[in-house]
Amino acid sequence: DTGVGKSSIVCRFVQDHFDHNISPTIFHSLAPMYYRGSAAAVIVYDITKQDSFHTLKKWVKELKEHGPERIVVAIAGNKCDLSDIREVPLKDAKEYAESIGAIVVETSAKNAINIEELFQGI
Ligand SMILES: Nc1nc2c(ncn2[C@@H]2O[C@H](COP(=O)(O)OP(=O)(O)OP(=O)(O)O)[C@@H](O)[C@H]2O)c(=O)[nH]1
Repeated sequence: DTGVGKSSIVCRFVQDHFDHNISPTIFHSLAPMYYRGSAAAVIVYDITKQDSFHTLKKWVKELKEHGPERIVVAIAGNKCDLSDIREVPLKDAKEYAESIGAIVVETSAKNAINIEELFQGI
């Protein structure tokens, strides 16, 4: 979903840096260009937004239908530094991930939590 922290996770992983005012990326229509031929996909939701977890499930469906066969899927529940305003229980994410054979981890691009583990997991 928009604003869940995709760019921030990449920025944290590649540059070990966090930007509070990062600009939005226009993305959905270009997604097939990125996942075609990919060995792995990281799908990100925001643990403080139930809607973003719902959107994540749509992305998984799209990947299963149109993505490469046997693509490795990793689910990142980002913004875990905001767990006091959490809307998505980790248990829900774990159950869903298990049902689709995906890796799941809660991350914080802001506080550099589990970013390394996310990519190592893949
Ligand atoms: N508290 C907190 N804020 C975060 C975290 N990651 C990203 N943000 C903030 O969330 C907002 C959106 O981050 P982006 O990295 O642009 O999210 P995106 O998913 O790439 O967004 P789009 O490009 O719009 O799809 C920014 O204000 C970030 O600073 C995090 O781990 N914790």
